Amino acid sequence: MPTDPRVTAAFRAMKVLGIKEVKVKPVLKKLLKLYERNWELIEAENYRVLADAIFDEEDSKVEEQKKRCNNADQEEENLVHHQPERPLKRLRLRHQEVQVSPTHNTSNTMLGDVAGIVLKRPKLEEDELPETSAQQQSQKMTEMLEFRAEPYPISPQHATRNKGKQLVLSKPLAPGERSDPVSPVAVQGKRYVSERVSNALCLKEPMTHPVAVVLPKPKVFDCHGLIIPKDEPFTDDMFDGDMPHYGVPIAMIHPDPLSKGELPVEKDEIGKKVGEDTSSQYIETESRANGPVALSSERRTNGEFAPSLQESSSELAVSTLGEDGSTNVIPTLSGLDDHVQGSKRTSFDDCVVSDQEKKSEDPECTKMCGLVVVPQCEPVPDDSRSFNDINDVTRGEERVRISWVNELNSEFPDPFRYIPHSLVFKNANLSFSLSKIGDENCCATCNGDCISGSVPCCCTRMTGSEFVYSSAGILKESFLDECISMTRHPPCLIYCKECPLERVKNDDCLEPCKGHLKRKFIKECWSKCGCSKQCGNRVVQRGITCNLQVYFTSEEKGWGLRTLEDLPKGTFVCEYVGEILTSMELYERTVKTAKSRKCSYPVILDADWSSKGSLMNGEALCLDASHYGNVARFINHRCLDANLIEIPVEVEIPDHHYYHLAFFTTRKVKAMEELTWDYGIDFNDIDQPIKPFQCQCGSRFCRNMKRSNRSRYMLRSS
Ligand SMILES: C[S@@+](CC[C@H](N)C(=O)[O-])C[C@H]1O[C@@H](n2cnc3c(N)ncnc32)[C@H](O)[C@@H]1O
Repeated sequence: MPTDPRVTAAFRAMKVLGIKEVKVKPVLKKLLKLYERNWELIEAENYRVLADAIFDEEDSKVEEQKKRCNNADQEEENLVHHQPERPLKRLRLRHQEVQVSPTHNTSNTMLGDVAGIVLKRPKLEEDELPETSAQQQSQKMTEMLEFRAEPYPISPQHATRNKGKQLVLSKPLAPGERSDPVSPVAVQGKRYVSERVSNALCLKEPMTHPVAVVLPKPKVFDCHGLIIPKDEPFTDDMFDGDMPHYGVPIAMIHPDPLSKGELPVEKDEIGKKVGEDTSSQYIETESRANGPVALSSERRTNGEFAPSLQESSSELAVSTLGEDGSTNVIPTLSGLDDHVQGSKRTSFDDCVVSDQEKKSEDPECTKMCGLVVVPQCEPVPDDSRSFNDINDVTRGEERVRISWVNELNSEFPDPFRYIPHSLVFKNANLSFSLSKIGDENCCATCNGDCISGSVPCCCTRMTGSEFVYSSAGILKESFLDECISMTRHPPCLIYCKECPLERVKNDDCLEPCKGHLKRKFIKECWSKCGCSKQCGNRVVQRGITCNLQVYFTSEEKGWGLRTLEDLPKGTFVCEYVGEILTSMELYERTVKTAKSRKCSYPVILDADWSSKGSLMNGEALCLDASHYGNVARFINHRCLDANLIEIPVEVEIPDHHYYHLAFFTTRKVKAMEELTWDYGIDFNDIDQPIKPFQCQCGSRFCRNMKRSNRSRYMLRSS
């Protein structure tokens, strides 16, 4: 046993991750040498560097093994060349090769350079498997599961072997009925290497962000430190063809002792209880009898995490907990990296909600809050959510379960990480301070439910002193119609003098702005408001309550989203959630991955670029749901007469450089109808962030009609 307590602590931290001392020791030695015994760098973020280095070492071993297999394979091939009657052995070797390379890491050349660790990613041998075979399907599924970063072996009872058949669920569900298709899962009961903490880090640039505020160090419970997305999680070289090589998500939380179902925490206790669910889920039981909330409570019989009616008086908010048991506020993003050791990032709500904090209003401690969200509460082995929830794309992250089906072929959805709240990628600066939210931006003196009050509160200032939601939580028709008409007849466009989207291209000649849709904002009550969380002016922040399903469309659009229940006009469906990037980051990312990806998932938050302050130092913000996103990433485009409209919603940031993009139904939508929105793309513009596609929306207003016979990629000149 080592005597140095720091070594012991490192061993202990790795042990929690399931890594044995014998594996830790050599890597730790290397790192100590590399960092000239600067322990702080190694200890940062709960030994993230160390964990990654170990995992990389493991990967390199896999790689070496694979190389050996390749060599053997090559030899076999030579043999086969001369002895064509023996192809079977070759096939067997191929098969082995697939078996030994379940990890698809993101590469980290720097780490490889400095730590002497080979970091080449085992290449997915997808092409070499027989097309559409059950094996291929199971391999795909395996990758999907790996990407889900399950830290535990999958028990055979949790795994259903896919026989190549697809699940089918086509009948509309009655409200409250649970959509529960049997998903084909093919797993081998092996331990997935994806328990790795984060694989996108750069040893040469450790933690250089300035610390904005000093916060109490979050207490480390028996879960691991939260890993901050420090470096670009997905880079160009991570993609071979269409299939990204997902290793593990940049951010990941390890098993939490409690499941969501065990969260009945009284309001007063928020922030005081240890071990409560710190996932980003904003879980709230509602007491309003007939509001949207009550409706959603009913619907929650869909999901296994629906609180019972008895809980209806309690609010369940999630918080990070400080050493003293008080609620921590997540610092600015830049500061977060330095502060987050051992803590879990949580949702916006978690950042700032505690009454305690409201009272303190200490500028030091009225913390700069960053929109940093880590959604995952990884299941513990006996957690029933483990893998049998594969038919819930949200993986328990939403209040409702959302199944996926493919009635047409044997394709699976591409792997992605489900997050219920957006997550800052890297440079997007979303720091803001509660103390800077003035009275005009919140209704501090309200209490209870604002919309049932006799006088509209000041949160209605942007909407003509009227609440936009009805008492049933539905968008009022007058407001909705106005929003629709602003996008359709003809669209109200605003032009920037110097468009940030053009500036990022860094061309010699700055192209004129192509115009941005002017939109009406909704302002919801929030944390600094005096009203309760059951206030009717809080709809979007409560999350999805509709009964939805991801399905494979028949019109060559890939996957789509449909509703399994009738939705009245003005219903909130979901928010567009993804990684928050700057326009520059998005540009770089889309340029890099333009050719390799079939679908693209970016959205530009340009609703208010005309107003002062909506750009941060000229930088615009965007969302990208390619790798991290919620169910909105499946919503397909429809020209003009889509049944959803996206409306910007101000929740926490008054100056609109960041806002939530919420989808509401534009008309009554029947069960089983596909949900669509107008991406607002110009099919003649080859230079926009979303990759051009041949529109199959079927609308009689389709803007891509003329091109319908041209191939999908003809629009892009390159
Ligand atoms: C945000 S994703 C929507 C989900 C996507 N269909 C999937 O399978 O993941 C956008 C991509 O879907 C496809 N898509 C969306 N709407 C479409 C349409 N009307 N016609 C054809 N393809 C469409 C395009 O490939 C586009 O890049």
